[in-house]
Amino acid sequence: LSRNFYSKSCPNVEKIVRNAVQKKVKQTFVAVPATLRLFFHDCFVNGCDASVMIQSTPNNKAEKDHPDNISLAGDGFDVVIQAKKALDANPSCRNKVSCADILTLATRDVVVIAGGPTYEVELGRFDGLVSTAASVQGNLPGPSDNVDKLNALFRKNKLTQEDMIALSAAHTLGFAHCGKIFNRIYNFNRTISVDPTLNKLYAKELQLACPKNVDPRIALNMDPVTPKKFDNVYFKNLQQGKGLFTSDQVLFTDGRSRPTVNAWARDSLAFNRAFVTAMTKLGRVGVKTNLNGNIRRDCGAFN
Ligand code: HEM
Ligand SMILES: [Ca+2]
Ligand SMILES: [Ca+2]
Repeated sequence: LSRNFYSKSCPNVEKIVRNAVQKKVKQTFVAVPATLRLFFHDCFVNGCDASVMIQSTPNNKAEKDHPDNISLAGDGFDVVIQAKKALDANPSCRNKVSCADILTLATRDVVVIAGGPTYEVELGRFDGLVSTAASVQGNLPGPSDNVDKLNALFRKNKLTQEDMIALSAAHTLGFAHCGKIFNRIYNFNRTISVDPTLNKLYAKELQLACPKNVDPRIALNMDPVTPKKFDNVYFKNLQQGKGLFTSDQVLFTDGRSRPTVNAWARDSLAFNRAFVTAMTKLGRVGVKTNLNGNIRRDCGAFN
């Protein structure tokens, strides 16, 4: 990977992608969290190779149709499709930039649009040649995971506990569905109904927003305070028992990760630095070359 991978073939790649991303976000802010999550789900399954973008065919059930990916919002995919379209309109860039790199650039751009830190993006990923729903199983974290489980999954991708905590702060933006938290607010275990690590008032608000028989597809802000701003309020929320998922709240409950949560709740610059480091490392996971990848003409289908 290098920062100037396309300096000869498509020197304006960064500007073209950024313009397309800005245009899409103006139409719908949902594109911001959707793109960020799409990048994570891509990198953790078969590396950052746009395997998550492949559409299923009659012969192949692709990654995006695994249950863990079903809730990926369409606007994230559309960000990449629109940026690719803009690149293809430029004769020198046409079919030169990988979908994996477009997604990586677009992710940086949406973080910046939401008020997060900017950073240089390494480029030169090739697009993967395989995408199966089966390969998703067990590779993405679940909302009920504890710190041991989260650390194990991130370690598999050469990411540290600090990286895991910094990346979890992506939940400073975006939505989740009521179905994902019913257990925390109604049937925590045999003897108590509400997760005791949940802030009492926040638990009440969640019960109001997600009544028992509500459609599990109803959406909630993951950061109840600044849902549209990329900031360290995520960590301040955890200190107050306002982490939406168990996997968020355990970062404060568990003594191994709590010092980091407290440090980043206090110091947003330190958090921003850690986030940039972690995103850069995430972008290096399982990168393909011209030997095991190619440049897709259509991000949703193999050439
Ligand atoms: C640490 C373990 C993680 C777990 C257990 C987890 C789980 C989830 C779940 C269950 C949702 C809600 C899905 C829904 O109900 O529709 C969600 C949303 C989201 N996740 Fe994560 N996630 C994790 C880490 C990450 C990371 C590392 C990133 C990105 C760097 C990320 C970015 C997002 C974003 C932005 C959303 C909101 C999506 C939207 O509004 O469309 N998550 N996550
Ligand atoms: Ca992938
Ligand atoms: Ca926020």
